[in-house]
Amino acid sequence: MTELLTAAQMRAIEQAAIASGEVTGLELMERAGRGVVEAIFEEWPELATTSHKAVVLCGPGNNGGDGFVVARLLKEWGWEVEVFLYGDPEKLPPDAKVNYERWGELGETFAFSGTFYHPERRVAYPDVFFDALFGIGLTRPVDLGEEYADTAESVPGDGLRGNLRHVAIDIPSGLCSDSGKVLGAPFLADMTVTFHGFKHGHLLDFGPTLSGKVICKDIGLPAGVGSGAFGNFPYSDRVTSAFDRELQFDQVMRLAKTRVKTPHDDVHKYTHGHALILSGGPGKTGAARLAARGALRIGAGLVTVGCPQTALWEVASQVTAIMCRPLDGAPGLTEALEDERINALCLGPGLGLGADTQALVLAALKATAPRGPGSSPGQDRSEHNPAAPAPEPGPRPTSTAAPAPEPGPRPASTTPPAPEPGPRPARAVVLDADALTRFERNPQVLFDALHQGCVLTPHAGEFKRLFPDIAEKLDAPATTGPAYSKVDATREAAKRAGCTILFKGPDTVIAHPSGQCSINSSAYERAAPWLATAGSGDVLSGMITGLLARGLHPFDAAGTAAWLHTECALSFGPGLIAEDIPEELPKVFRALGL
Ligand SMILES: NC(=O)C1=CN([C@@H]2O[C@H](COP(=O)(O)OP(=O)(O)OC[C@H]3O[C@@H](n4cnc5c(N)ncnc54)[C@H](OP(=O)(O)O)[C@@H]3O)[C@@H](O)[C@H]2O)[C@@H](O)CC1
Ligand SMILES: Nc1ncnc2c1ncn2[C@@H]1O[C@H](COP(=O)(O)OP(=O)(O)O)[C@@H](O)[C@H]1O
Ligand SMILES: [K+]
Repeated sequence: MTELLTAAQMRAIEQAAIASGEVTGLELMERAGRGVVEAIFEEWPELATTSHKAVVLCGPGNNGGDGFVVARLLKEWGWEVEVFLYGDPEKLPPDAKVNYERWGELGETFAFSGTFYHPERRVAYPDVFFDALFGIGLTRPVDLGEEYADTAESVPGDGLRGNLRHVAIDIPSGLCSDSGKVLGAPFLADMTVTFHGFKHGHLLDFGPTLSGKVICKDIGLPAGVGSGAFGNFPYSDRVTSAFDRELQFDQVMRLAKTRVKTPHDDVHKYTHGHALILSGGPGKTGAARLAARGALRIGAGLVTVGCPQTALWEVASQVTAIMCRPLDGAPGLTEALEDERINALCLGPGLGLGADTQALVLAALKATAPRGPGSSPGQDRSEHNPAAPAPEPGPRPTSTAAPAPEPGPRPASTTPPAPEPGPRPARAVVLDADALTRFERNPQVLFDALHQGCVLTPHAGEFKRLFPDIAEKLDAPATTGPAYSKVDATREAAKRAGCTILFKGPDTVIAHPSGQCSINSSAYERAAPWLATAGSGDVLSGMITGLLARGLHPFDAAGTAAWLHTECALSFGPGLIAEDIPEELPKVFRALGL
C-alpha cells in the first residue's frame, strides 16, 4: 500500500528531517537531482553515454534548484546542457541559489521569457527537456506566454517533440500537486520523477494525463508510517492508494486471505454471509442481476435478488446459483429482513426513480441501523472530529457470518495496516444509482437515515445530485494552489453523510467519515478505460455487497472491491462488457494465490 502525500505533508517531512539535523536541504536537493539523472538513465539506457543534449528550464523556487543540480550532473557526465531561468537569480531560495552558482561554474544561465525554441539557441535538437519550473510550490496559474503554452502542451511524438523526451521534476509544472487540477498552461511529460512519495496530484484528475510515467526516487527521508515521519500525521489526514500494483497485493492478500478464503473445516454457506440485491420491475432487472453475480463471485455465501412479483419470471429465468424471491415495496422488504441471516443489501441498480425507491431505501436503512446505545444513525457525522485520530479497531459486533481469523504475519512492508475506522455494524447497505438519485431533491432525508454500515457509490453525476455545493467547489476551475481536490470532496461528503463514500471514476476515491481515505487509480499501468461500459458500476456495487456479506468493514469492502474490479478489467482486457467482470474474478483470485 502506498501512502500519498500532499504538498504540506511533503514539506513537513522535509522540515522535520532538516530540523532533526539528519540532513540538510542542500543534501536533499542534491539527492533529488541525482535521482532524476538515475531515473532517465534507467528508463532510457541509450542516454547513459556522453553524446547527448539537454535543455533545463528552471523556476524561481527549489524545484528550479533541482533543475540546476540535474544540469550540473549531466554536464559533468559529458552532455551538452543549456539552462534557462524563469525569475530573478537574486531572489532564488538559499539552496537553489547555491546550485545556481555551482552550475554557473560550468555554464551560462539564460533568462527565460517563454522562448526556449528561439532560433539563436545553442543546443539544437536536445534529447531531453527538463521541466524544473514549479513543483509542489505552485500557487497560481502558470502564464509564460503563448509560445511556452504551445510547447508545453504539444503531444509526445508529434512533429515538434519528435524524439525529444520531456521529463518533469517532481510534478509537471502547471499541475496542482494536491488536486491534479491544471493551473494555467501545463507541461506535458513523458516521465515525471518525484521524491519520497507520490503526490495526490499524480493520481487525481489530469495527473495521469500530464505526468507520463511517474518514478518515485528515495532521497533518504524516513519512510513509512511507523518511522515517525508519517507518524506525525493522524490517520484522518492520510491517503493510501493502489498506485503500485505490487504493493497493493499486500493489502488485498491480507484481507482476501483471511476473509475471502476462510480456512475452517466447519464453514458452510451461511458463514459467508447472505446478500440481498433489490431489483427493478420487468425489463429493468439486468442491473440487479449484474450486481448479484458480482456479489456471488466475490464470495458471498448466498445471494438473493428481491424483485417485484411482476418481474419474478424474468429474473428466475436468467439466474441459477443466484436465488430470487418476490419482494414488493417497503413492507415486503421489512418482512424479508426479519431473516437476520441477510447481512448485506444492495439497492439502486435498475430500481427506478419512483416513490417506491425512496420508501425501500428508508426501510432498508431502518432495518439495518445498528441498535443499542450510541449507535443511532448519523453517529459518525455528529461525533466526527477531523483532527482526531481514527478510532482504534472496536470489537466486531455479532454477525451471521463467522468471525474472520486474525490476519497472519504481514509480508515485509514499510506501512503497517491502518486501524479500522470504527466497529462494523452487523448489517450493511450499499446504495448506488437510482437509490441515490431519488434523493436529489432532499438529500438530508437520506443523510438522516444513513449509518456507519452504509456505502454510497456515486459517479460524478450522482455525487453532484447529493452534494451540489461540494461538487461545485470541486468542478470550479482552479485559480490558486493547492486546489480543492476529489479527496477533499469525498472526505467532506463522507463526513456529511456519516458513512463510507466511494466516488467513482478512473480516480476512484473512497473516504470514511473519520477521514480515512484511499484512491483506487485506474491509470498508468492500471489504466483500463474499457471499464467505462454500461453496467460495470452495477457489478462494482455487487462486489462491495459481497465483501460486506463476508464481514469486511465498509471502508475495506469498498476499497478492496474497487481494486479487484480494476484487476478484473486488466485481466480481461479490451472488449470487456459488464458481464465479464464477475466471471474474471476466479482468475484474478488465482493470480493472487488464493
Ligand atoms: N529542501 C527542499 O526543500 C527540497 C525541495 N525539493 C524540490 O523543491 C520543490 C518545492 O520547492 P518550493 O517550495 O520552492 O516550490 P516551487 O515549486 O519551486 O515554486 C515556488 C516558487 O514559484 C513561485 N510560483 C508559484 N506559482 C507560480 C506561478 N504560477 N507563476 C510564477 N511563479 C510562481 C512561488 O512564488 P510565490 O507564490 O511565493 O509568490 C515561488 O517563488 C519540490 O517540488 C521539489 O522539486 C527537492 O529538492 C527535495 C528537497
Ligand atoms: N476511464 C475509466 N477508467 C477506468 N475505470 C473507469 C473509467 N470510467 C469509469 N470507470 C469505472 O467504471 C465504473 C462505471 O460505473 P457507473 O458510472 O456507475 O456506470 P454504470 O451505471 O453503467 O454501471 C465505475 O466503477 C468507474 O470507476
Ligand atoms: K516541475
